[in-house]
Amino acid sequence: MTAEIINGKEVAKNKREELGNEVAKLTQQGLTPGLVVILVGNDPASLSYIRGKQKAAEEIGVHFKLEHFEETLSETELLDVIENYNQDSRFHGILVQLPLPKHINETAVIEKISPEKDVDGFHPVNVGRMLTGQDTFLPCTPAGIVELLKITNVELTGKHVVVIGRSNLVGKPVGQLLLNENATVTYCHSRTKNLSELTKQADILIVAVGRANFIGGKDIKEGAVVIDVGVNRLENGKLCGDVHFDEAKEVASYLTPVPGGVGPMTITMLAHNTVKSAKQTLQKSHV
Ligand SMILES: Nc1nc2c(c(=O)[nH]1)N[C@@H](CN(C=O)c1ccc(C(=O)N[C@@H](CCC(=O)O)C(=O)O)cc1)CN2
Repeated sequence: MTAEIINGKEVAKNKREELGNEVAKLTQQGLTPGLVVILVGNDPASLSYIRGKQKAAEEIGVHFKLEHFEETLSETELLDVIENYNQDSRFHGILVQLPLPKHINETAVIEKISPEKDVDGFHPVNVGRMLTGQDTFLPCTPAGIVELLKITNVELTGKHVVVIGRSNLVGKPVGQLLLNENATVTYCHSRTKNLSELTKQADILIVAVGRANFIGGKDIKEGAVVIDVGVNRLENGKLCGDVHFDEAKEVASYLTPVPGGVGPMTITMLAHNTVKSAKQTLQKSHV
């Protein structure tokens, strides 16, 4: 079998066009969605992801602001900055780029963002709403994965999804979102025994471990759908995923590439959440 490659770039482009139309309508009604991204330090990967976020936001007409601070910013100062944006009605979305420097407590920062502006979907209130299947801001990478699966017409009900990775950013929420779609979900992680036996049972395999070529063709069931969330930079400067692309291509039915698979959807779902937040603001102003 030769896998069909899921073109995340193309799906993201189409979704951004739709979002652009929604933003134009909102702007006509006097409300331009606003997004502020807060970065502490100069991590090159974070800077590159933020450039992508800015490009996508501006492309669809969202007002974008970057608040860039030195690595030495204190946690108290960061919490004060967030509080100011919680009160600032020009901004409907607040995102603090992760990872943060070690002296800043990530949980305290996430909990400081108003749940109504938490376009990352990381605040415990929004995580709770997601767990209970309520309408809320969904975390961007997991939501992007579900969107890719749906657009590809992959059946989710009753399918066995195996998620490798249990981070709060990707592993845990993507499993939960697919459980909400009636899939049967198995979580695997660094302590899982006989990993390959489990991955070979997956109808849909989601790999988010951050290790280049961690999953090979022998770990994949014939015809499985494989979603590669890894973004690993090799010594030669090239990017590669957690899945050995050439091997997986021979076994899977569908496969996401790196780059050009899940990554562009992460950025697009952020724009989606920002527009959603702006729409909610408009609705509240009409009540
Ligand atoms: N506050 C947040 N921090 C982080 C998140 C997040 O969702 N919210 N996710 C990741 C990084 N990330 C977005 O911030 C992100 C990662 C990868 C991509 C992407 O487009 N990848 C491209 C390749 C990019 C490259 O050339 O380097 C691809 O896969 O095609 C976008 C966003 C951690 N932090």
